[in-house]
Amino acid sequence: MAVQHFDVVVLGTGPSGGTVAKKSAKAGHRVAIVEAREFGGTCALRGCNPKKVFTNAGSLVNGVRSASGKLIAEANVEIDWSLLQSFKRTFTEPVVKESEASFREAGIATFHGAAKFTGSTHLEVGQEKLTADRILIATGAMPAPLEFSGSEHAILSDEFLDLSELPGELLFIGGGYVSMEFAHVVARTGRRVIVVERGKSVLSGFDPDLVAMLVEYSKSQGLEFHTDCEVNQIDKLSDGAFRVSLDNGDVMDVGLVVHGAGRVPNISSLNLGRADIDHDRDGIKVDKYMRSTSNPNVFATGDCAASDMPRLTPVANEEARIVSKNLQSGNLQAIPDYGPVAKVAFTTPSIASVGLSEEQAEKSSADVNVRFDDTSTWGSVRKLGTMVAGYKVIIDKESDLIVGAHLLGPASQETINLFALAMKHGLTATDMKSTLFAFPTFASDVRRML
Ligand SMILES: Cc1cc2nc3c(=O)[nH]c(=O)nc-3n(C[C@H](O)[C@H](O)[C@H](O)COP(=O)(O)OP(=O)(O)OC[C@H]3O[C@@H](n4cnc5c(N)ncnc54)[C@H](O)[C@@H]3O)c2cc1C
Ligand SMILES: NC(=O)c1ccc[n+]([C@@H]2O[C@H](COP(=O)([O-])OP(=O)(O)OC[C@H]3O[C@@H](n4cnc5c(N)ncnc54)[C@H](O)[C@@H]3O)[C@@H](O)[C@H]2O)c1
Repeated sequence: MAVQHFDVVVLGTGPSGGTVAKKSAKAGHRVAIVEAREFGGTCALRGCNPKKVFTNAGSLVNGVRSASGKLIAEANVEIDWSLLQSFKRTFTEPVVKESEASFREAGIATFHGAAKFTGSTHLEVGQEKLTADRILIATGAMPAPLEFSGSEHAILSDEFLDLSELPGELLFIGGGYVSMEFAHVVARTGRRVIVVERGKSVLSGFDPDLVAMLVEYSKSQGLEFHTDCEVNQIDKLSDGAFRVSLDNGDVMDVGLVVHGAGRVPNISSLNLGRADIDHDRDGIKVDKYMRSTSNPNVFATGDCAASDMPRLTPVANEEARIVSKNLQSGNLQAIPDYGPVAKVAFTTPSIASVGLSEEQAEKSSADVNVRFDDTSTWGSVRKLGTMVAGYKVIIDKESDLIVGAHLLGPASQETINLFALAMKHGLTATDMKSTLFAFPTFASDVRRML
């Protein structure tokens, strides 16, 4: 088959690959995009968006239960899992149908299959052979391989999001974002939910004091935690259930085991050695322009790039914006302007964070003021019924700048963005405190936190 040449070939149709392909085509480049699975990427099809439909259901049910007998008459609401699945598909199915068509309409050639390098600017996709002046690797991340016996019995987050029904007991391996978000929804269906985390606590990227409050609340909602231990074996039983053995000797029989033990860059099958592309376990090594440190014709963005940033959609978007600029201008000028990246785990309620942790702030030379409180008795929270809530804000005493903000509770997934805005643009704590936020809102609570 003849070799097809392009100005730019993009591997992966997630938030970063899709953006670069479309911006490059708009700039007049001859572009191809390759996708190993359905067109659309992780965030839209198997991540953020479908996940949020599920966590919204958990949050709604929890809201009604918390308000029952206070704001509304005693109410009995429940999650209908198959209804939820159907509703979720109204978000994912149009993406599968429309994504490839939108690339073609933009004049982009589309290829199906897992791309592999055969030379520094040469690729193979099945039987097709492609070459390009520039190649963007935007192949995302995949669940980290699990090394213990029977690990193949654990389902992945993709499969969890497609389950048509739930068994009576579920065990999640790992206590990070994936497990905690899913576990919180499942707990609101009344199932037994077990989280096994090898670290001292779950959600290690968030403030430990707020995590401790969330864990206590989670227990009251039916979650069971086993920390400081790992799963070391899964056996399938004759009745279809799974026997899970932990390294501390505990054994549990459950209907389903879910892998939430981390994700790694999805680069192992790209044949990177053939193209002299340096990489390690953190991903493809890139310089500040998001270009490979060893192959000047190759760029990488998003979850597969070793940019030392959290693997989140806004980060992938920012890196795509930069690579698009660098490809269009023909010389390398643009570098990412990440600013403080806000992170949210969509548990119920959510927990959020931006900037330095208390530990990082204390290790830095700055003299800081740490303000921490339980806000479950504040009017905004109490007006919802009952809910766990709290905050920790870290302020540099000399400059009055906010260097870290950590929130737990209703609307924390929204309120954290006010802190991200203030921190990125150098607003001081006094600036924020003097802003007349509408009342009564969760944003107006920020003034009391400072
Ligand atoms: C369950 C879950 C929930 C998440 N929730 C959130 C959230 O709430 N907020 C948030 O910010 N982030 C969230 N994330 C993370 C977010 O989805 C990623 O950070 C984001 O999708 C990364 O974008 P990307 O462009 O780097 O890659 P991806 O979106 O992963 O896209 C990469 C694409 O490349 C394709 N591909 C892989 N190998 C090849 C190959 N060899 N050839 C061709 N194509 C290939 C893949 O099939 C995939 O479609 C979540 C992730 C998961 C798994
Ligand atoms: N709301 C969001 O923004 C969101 C949601 C889901 C996923 N994500 C992205 O996807 C990535 C992957 O999510 P994740 O939850 O799989 O990973 P994670 O890195 O957030 O958490 C994995 C957890 O599993 C634990 N672990 C690892 N191996 C273990 C083992 N063998 N036994 C017990 N515990 C083990 C780790 O200590 C860690 O706490 C996230 O880091 C994030 O980038 C983001």
